[in-house]
Amino acid sequence: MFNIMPIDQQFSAVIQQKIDLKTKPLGALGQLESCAKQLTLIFSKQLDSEQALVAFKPVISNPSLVVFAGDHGVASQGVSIAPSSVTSQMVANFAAGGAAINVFCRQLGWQLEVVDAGTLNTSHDKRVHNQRLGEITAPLNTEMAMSLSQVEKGFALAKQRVHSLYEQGCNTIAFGEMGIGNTTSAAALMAAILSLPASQCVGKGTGVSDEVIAKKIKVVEQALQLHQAHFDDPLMTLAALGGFEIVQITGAILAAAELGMAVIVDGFICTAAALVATRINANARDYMLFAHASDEQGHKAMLNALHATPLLQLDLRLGEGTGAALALPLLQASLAFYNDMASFADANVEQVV
Ligand SMILES: Cc1cc2ncn([C@H]3O[C@H](COP(=O)(O)O)[C@@H](O)[C@H]3O)c2cc1C
Ligand SMILES: O=C(O)c1cccnc1
Repeated sequence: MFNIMPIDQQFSAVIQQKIDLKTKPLGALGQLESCAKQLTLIFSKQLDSEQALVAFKPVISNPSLVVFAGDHGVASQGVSIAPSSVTSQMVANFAAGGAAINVFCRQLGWQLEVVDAGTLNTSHDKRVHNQRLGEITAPLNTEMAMSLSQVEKGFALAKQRVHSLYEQGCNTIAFGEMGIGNTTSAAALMAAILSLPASQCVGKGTGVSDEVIAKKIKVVEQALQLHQAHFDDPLMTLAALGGFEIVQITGAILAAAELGMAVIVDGFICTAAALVATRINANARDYMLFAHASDEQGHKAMLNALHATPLLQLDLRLGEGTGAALALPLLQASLAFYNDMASFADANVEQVV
């Protein structure tokens, strides 16, 4: 379904040498070094000689962040601090430019798009892309959240969105989400895919009480019991436990990886989508950079399962793509040092490697 090339590691040693010859102790730029290396490998895929690579100056162009919104039937089980109506209200807030993600995107230079992936109130705002798969998913603890054909339709729509940004010159893409109840859906996906107990995957989401956490765990346990026959098939797992926005983020990650874009992964919910994406096509992992460690219980275990070291630890637990947005200056700094920092030879500094 997705033709994703693994990143060609043939130039990895050349890139590492260029980093190691910069005027600094070996490895002293820490995670910025691995970040520069991964971005350079992603962006140099058309180059076919070592000389071309040495001269190559990778840059992030037209960074774009797409927020997908979807409503979750499981919210009716009382697993969030907010009612489902807040999802559509936040879509209007995104369109009007007033949410946290709008502020960070404006400040940091991301182009922001808003997608209604399926919410209770259809947005008629021209600034919102209509990619609706329905009004709300079915409660995942009693039914399949959606059908397989809704998952497939979501993938197709997400792919179109990513292709349109790619055609505008975007090489770096991030995703955000809005959907009351979606930490329950993401926790269920995590538990199903990593074969972990619900209690290790469920967290406080919007900030629910300990009683509500206990209820969330029960709901996820019911869902795992009900749908377990599907868990060897990632698409069916998405249909059983996902949300309209999570499905489209999964499809968008795969489409972006297929195009060779860098994919910046946000917090708990987006990482659950990234985890599903790797189960559909393992090569997608090569294109992912992980922005931050969320405060949501369970995020660390998911990051570990993906062998991911996040760039930031800010105790964020908002979603919307906020953590991904905040990582952009670090990604840009990593390429700035890679492209512009003097080597020992350039600066006549005694080599200390
Ligand atoms: C006003 C408001 C704005 C938000 N922006 C993101 N979320 C975040 O909270 C939700 C997930 O948490 P839970 O599973 O506990 O419902 C998602 O919508 C997520 O994006 C918000 C939540 C609220 C209430
Ligand atoms: O980490 C996240 O993405 C997150 C955590 C809590 C609530 N919403 C999103």
